[in-house]
Amino acid sequence: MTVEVTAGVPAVDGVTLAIEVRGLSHAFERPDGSSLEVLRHVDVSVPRGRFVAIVGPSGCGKTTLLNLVAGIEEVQSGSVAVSGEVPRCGNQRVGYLFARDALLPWRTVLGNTELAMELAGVGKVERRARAMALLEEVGLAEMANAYPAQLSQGMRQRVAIARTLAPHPELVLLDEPFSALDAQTKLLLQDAFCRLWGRLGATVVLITHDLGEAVALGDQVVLMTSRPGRIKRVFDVALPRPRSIVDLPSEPEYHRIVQELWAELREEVARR
Ligand SMILES: Nc1ncnc2c1ncn2[C@@H]1O[C@H](COP(=O)(O)OP(=O)(O)OP(=O)(O)O)[C@@H](O)[C@H]1O
Repeated sequence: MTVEVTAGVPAVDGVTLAIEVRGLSHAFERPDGSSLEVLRHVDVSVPRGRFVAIVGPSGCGKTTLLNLVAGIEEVQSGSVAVSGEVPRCGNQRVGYLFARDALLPWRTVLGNTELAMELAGVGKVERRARAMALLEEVGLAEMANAYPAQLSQGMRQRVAIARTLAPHPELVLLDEPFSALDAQTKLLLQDAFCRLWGRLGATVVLITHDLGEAVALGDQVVLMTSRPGRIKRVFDVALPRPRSIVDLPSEPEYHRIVQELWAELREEVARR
């Protein structure tokens, strides 16, 4: 493996990296003053444009890892680089989406979708056009003037997806964005997200507890150990794209990877 750096952006064997995590360890202080070791010597490289899913037992440090990449949490030990730079909270090139949307209740669907672009300084005409195009994609153009309180949970999450993707981020960090949805809405949104991602070409890191979702969406699935979280294994998902999220479960290769993942994850859950 050759690691080079060109104009500040690292590359491994000629592949440009969006994220490079090296020897990352992290601990939190417990209320009694003792230390809780959450991450231990984590190494992960995510090439630009790749869709990487992260799975692991509850409490193994997945969200902490994402927060360190987003610059929300400060690095204690090891290093994190996003496009070759130290992560910075509020970086407009990075979009972050959580399980529960955080829509502003006093703004309409359109106003919420435009928010991140407004902060990024995108002009009014362009931001309206981009927001409406995305609302169309997620099937909410007719609700553009509604307020969040008038929407279902699935609709709110669709607005949150549109808002996250509207500024065309280079990197999208997703923390269980589909977990609070009913089964059908989940499938529709996964499908819509996949289509949009295919068009935007962003790098995506998705945290999920749903192994099927990880395999259906990801190019790679990173499996973490129980706490303190380390990288146990990286699975390559060689399923062709574009993928139909609904039809994938009938593919033998999909089943093989999900079963292998579960066999290894089960050991970690039992250890916990
Ligand atoms: N700010 C904090 N202060 C103290 N402890 C924290 C803090 N954030 C997280 N933790 C603890 O660190 C551990 C890892 O949390 P984290 O949310 O990263 O795990 P996770 O793998 O995302 O969990 P889950 O799958 O259940 O969402 C947990 O035990 C959690 O209670």
